[in-house]
Amino acid sequence: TRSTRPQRMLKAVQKKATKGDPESVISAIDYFCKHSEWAMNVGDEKGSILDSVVTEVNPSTVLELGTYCGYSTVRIARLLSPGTKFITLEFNPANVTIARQIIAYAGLQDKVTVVEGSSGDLIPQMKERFGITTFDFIFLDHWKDRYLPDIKLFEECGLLRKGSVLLADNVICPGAPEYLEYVRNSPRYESRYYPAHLEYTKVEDGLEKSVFLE
Ligand SMILES: Oc1cc(-c2ccc(F)cc2)cc2cccnc12
Ligand SMILES: [Mg+2]
Repeated sequence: TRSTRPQRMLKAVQKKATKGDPESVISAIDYFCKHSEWAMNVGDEKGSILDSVVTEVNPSTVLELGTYCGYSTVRIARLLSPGTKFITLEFNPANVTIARQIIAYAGLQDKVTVVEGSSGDLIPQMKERFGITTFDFIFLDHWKDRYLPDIKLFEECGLLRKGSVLLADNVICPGAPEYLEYVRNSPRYESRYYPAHLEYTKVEDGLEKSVFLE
């Protein structure tokens, strides 16, 4: 039967990238998406903004919502200090399988735990299952209708501390209007928009960075 796009992306990484070299894995995926098949990775333009925010925050605990094939997981993990606790959640088991192989190809398998399941189910389990008290940095890149319920879940579960940084992809395209309205109007967050484009296209998109103030 026909292969899937994530499977073809993994093959491209194994063919083009150097084992143990995260930069070459990132480049191989970007090349695949620009010259072979578009895929919903955060991409190089928004990825550079992600890099700069991760570097600025220098987090000790990180959560990513929406692993997909592990492109942003590799971008984040390659920048983390030793001993950082990094968890990424993915609900699609086929994506989990591909992401684990791409992360391992980059040599970053010891830096991150890929957990299969839905964010709504897993967020309340973070403390008991992974010994997390609060997250310093959260990257939201899953289904857009989950952004708002999940940020409320973070608050309810006491997973945010003063200064916790949330960075959300796709706030323009596909769009997360309710989430934007919430973080931009809530007195509990300081929000800033980073304009960019939908990965590998000229379509307008951007990232929203929100700092928890409580
Ligand atoms: O970066 C993303 C982009 C899109 C997307 C799909 C089709 C389009 F025509 C435009 C945008 C979906 C995502 C779903 C989850 C996480 N990220 C996404
Ligand atoms: Mg995205």
